[in-house]
Amino acid sequence: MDSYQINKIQIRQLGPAQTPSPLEVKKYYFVDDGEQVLMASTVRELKKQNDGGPFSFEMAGPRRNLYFQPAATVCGIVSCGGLCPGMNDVIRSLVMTLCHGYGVPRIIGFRYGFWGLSAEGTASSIALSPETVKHIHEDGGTCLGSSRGPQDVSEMVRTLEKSEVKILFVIGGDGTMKGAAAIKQEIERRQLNIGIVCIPKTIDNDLEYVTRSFGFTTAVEEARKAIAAAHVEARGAMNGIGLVKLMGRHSGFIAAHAALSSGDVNFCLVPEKQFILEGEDGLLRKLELRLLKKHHAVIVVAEGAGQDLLFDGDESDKDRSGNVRLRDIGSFLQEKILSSCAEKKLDVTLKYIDPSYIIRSLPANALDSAFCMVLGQHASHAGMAGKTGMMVGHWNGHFTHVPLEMVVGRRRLLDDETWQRVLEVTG
Ligand SMILES: Nc1ncnc2c1ncn2[C@@H]1O[C@H](COP(=O)(O)OP(=O)(O)O)[C@@H](O)[C@H]1O
Ligand SMILES: O=P(O)(O)OC[C@H]1O[C@](O)(COP(=O)(O)O)[C@@H](O)[C@@H]1O
Ligand SMILES: [Mg+2]
Repeated sequence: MDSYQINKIQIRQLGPAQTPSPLEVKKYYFVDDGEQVLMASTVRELKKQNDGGPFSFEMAGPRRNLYFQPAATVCGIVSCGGLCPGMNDVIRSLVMTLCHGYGVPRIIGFRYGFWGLSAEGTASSIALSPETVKHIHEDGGTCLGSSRGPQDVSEMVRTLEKSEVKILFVIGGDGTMKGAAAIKQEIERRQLNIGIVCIPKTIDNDLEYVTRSFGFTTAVEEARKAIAAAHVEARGAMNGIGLVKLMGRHSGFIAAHAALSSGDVNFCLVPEKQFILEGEDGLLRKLELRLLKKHHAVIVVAEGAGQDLLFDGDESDKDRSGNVRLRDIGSFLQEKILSSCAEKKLDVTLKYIDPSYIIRSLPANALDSAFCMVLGQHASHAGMAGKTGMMVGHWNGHFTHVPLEMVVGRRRLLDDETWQRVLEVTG
């Protein structure tokens, strides 16, 4: 393979891995650091990587030799940001793999996101064991709790040091990855031997190098139910309109995939694709034409869509993590549609459904649960091997190790191919 000059994306290692893994060889297949997963999956992508490429990721999996001695390793787990189906599955998988597989004696669960690592929050941390986590995957959310908002990075590292944590597993989205990268930098600055291993959590599916993030299929499944309800309501009235708002701050994956899986959506609005309201090509006119022809319509809107129509340029309204608070596109559309139809003397019935938090707080479905289980296993293997400053990714059908630098500050957006399919299915 080396003759093809594959550029391996390097993952940082705390030190040489010299402790033989206690995992049973019969049960596990071991993966060498040299095993690589290609970044490109098509010839077109391969060609795009011409300058210096092709690139490849380190493949995830149990290593024959470990950096940490399991019996002397304390691990920590923290979950941050918005909730997502499957967080408990990931926590459970980490605990089961670390305890049963490696024999790690102590796992600390830090409560309510990065706050749990602050001087104030650390007192509330809990001990995690197979016994305490065995049923958590039956519930939505995270048994550790989560939070938004900044914490002092050096204080968080001091907590890790004081609690003798050797590997911190961080479950979170784009904001969390920035936080984890900052913690890793501080660890390096202080020349400590603490590993930081992240597991990507995002209901929006907007993290790079994760084909499909956990909880996403659960969210789409539930979103489809909301769309089905909107469709029934729309068909149940003359000129009925079903309007469904779904999560998706910057990326419209949930809206697009829910529309694709439903087949009943006539208008799908996502943050990546600008749309206009007024004029012959505007949404209002297109909706009117649809109602005149079919007498019902279903609209799905991602929360981040059409912000340019609402936004007054004031970016000061932010949540505690610094994410700009979006304006409510659902209510805005409802109002605009009703007033435009009234003006045109078109008698309509509009039902607005916003299932956002219902979708996010569910337990994971079977597919997501299984996915979470593997993410937790691979994160445990990477951590014990001494990998740090990385996230477990999923790319080209394989689980991978991705350096945090490749994820931080980037965002995965809806691809043209998916969008094309949405246009086809919505007509
Ligand atoms: N540059 C950063 N340095 C330190 N912490 C950060 C940074 N960016 C985000 N965080 C923290 O990461 C946590 C999660 O971020 P947030 O944006 O709320 O959720 P998500 O990880 O789901 O995107 C928050 O506590 C936030 O303050
Ligand atoms: O109301 P909250 O909890 O702040 O979260 C709302 C946001 O959280 C999300 O569900 C997920 O965002 P994060 O990945 O940043 O946690 C977004 O879709 C939504 O905009
Ligand atoms: Mg985020």
